Amino acid sequence: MMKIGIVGGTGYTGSELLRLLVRHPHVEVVAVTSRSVAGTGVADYYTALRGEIDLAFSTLEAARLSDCDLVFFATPNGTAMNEAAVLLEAGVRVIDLAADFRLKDLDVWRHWYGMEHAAPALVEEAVYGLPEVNRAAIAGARLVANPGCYPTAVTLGLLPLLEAGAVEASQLIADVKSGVSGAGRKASTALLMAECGESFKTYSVGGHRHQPEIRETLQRATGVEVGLTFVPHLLPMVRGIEASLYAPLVRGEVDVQALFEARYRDEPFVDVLPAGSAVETRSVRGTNLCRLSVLEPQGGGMMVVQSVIDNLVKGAAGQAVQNMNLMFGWEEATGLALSALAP
Ligand SMILES: NC(=O)C1=CN([C@@H]2O[C@H](COP(=O)(O)OP(=O)(O)OC[C@H]3O[C@@H](n4cnc5c(N)ncnc54)[C@H](OP(=O)(O)O)[C@@H]3O)[C@@H](O)[C@H]2O)C=CC1
Ligand SMILES: CC(=O)N[C@@H](CCC(=O)OP(=O)(O)O)C(=O)O
Repeated sequence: MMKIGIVGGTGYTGSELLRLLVRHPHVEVVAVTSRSVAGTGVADYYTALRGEIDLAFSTLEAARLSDCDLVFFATPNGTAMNEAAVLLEAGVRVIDLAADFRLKDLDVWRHWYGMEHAAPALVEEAVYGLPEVNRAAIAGARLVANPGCYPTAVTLGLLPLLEAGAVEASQLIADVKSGVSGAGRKASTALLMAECGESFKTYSVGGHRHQPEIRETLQRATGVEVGLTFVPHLLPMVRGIEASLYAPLVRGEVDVQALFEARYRDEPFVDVLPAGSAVETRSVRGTNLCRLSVLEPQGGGMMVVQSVIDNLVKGAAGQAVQNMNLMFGWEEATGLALSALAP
């Protein structure tokens, strides 16, 4: 059994990692950190895990992370960049669920994250953990930058169109909506039930840090310069992302449905729905799937694709486990055969 550590086990993505890893056949979780509840039993804190794990939260300082084979960071941006080098030197592989190693352009990173990067050399080494784009590189990586939730949904929805040169890459639009768990578990007035429980709003209208992440990923994957308008919204639900993606068609005769089916035929976690189907977040809730629906152009020359994921699974912890499976050479779907949660 490989020994696994989780830094940030009390957050939403950390708890989702625990849900997946306690049933994974090839790993044992040996360390889970928390600053706020160190000393508390993990299964006392999460009663859903009673009988599944016999371990207490420890502080980062007390956790013996160097004894692990792999450590997940499910922590705020700017945390893993201070810890990764020591772990890598000790032979421990690292997957960061935050954004510390996602952007190769450090000036862009500094602008969006508002801090100096503590480990620029590791940014160069890190592999962006989107298996549908970087599978071979992930398999050989010591350090994986797990993608953001919106970037996963948007990139998978736009990639086949750009790879085929079927759309005008400079005029892409991503109209994206997320459940509130996307904002993490920390207390925030804007996320109170009374503030957002019966309302629907846009946010980060001046710009969102996932826009440059998506642009960089699409450009690196296709070699095409991308222009993207990205508008996020907060939905009054807990889990799930729906992305409605718009792109002007440059070649009218292209069979976009066939393009998507061919691109994702061998992908275990991308499901292209039959032509004309509508997607809904409920169909992927609790699963590691991205479901895509290609909508017919309605005469305006605009291609519309819909993409849904569970932000905590394919958008975070599930994708991180998928990456871990690739890094250790295990079957990619190990521990991820999850049914959608009941409504
Ligand atoms: N929520 C989502 O849908 C997604 C989140 N992400 C990213 O994943 C990361 C985790 O997100 P999420 O789980 O939602 O966040 P949460 O706010 O829910 O949890 C953060 C966790 O980190 C711990 N923590 C906070 N500050 C520090 C610190 N300085 N050092 C060590 N541990 C710390 C907290 O525990 P304690 O205070 O007890 O130490 C807690 O366990 C973030 O970077 C987020 O942007 C990525 C994709 C999707
Ligand atoms: C609803 C909501 O607030 N969602 C978060 C996205 C979470 C995420 O994936 O952010 P990272 O890039 O930091 O990992 C947001 O828009 O900030």
